[in-house]
Amino acid sequence: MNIALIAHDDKKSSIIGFAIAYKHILEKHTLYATGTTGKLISDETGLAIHRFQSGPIGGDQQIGALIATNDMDMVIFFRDPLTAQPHEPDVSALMRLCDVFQIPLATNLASAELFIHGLERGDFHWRNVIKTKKDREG
Ligand SMILES: O=C(CO)COP(=O)(O)O
Repeated sequence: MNIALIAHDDKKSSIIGFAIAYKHILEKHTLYATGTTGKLISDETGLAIHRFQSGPIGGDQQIGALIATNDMDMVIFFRDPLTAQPHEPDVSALMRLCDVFQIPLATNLASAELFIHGLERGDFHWRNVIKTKKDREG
């Protein structure tokens, strides 16, 4: 599965803790992240992560582009609901695309915990079915 990890600044320590706790699950998947989140997680965990630009300069949009081609299977985005973001339109666009393409989106630790356990259990296998169908139909 292709999984995007993103966190606003106030949530970075939280996503690092999440990645440390679930490294044994995350390492079985292909990980993507916005620039700073990806650097911090890979520094702390050693996980291999494809890093895009930092969020405020286009990283959210780069991840959105993968969602738009149905190539992203899950987005874990620890948002900071209490701080205004200069790139709020990009954040909204990313979440909107998740809804357009039915991509599982967890926006906080509590839902991310459910996602990661579901991932381990195989609850997201339907994504492989959809992608296989897309590959067949071109
Ligand atoms: O701003 C972000 C998401 O909107 C996250 O970007 P960074 O991971 O580069 O801090």
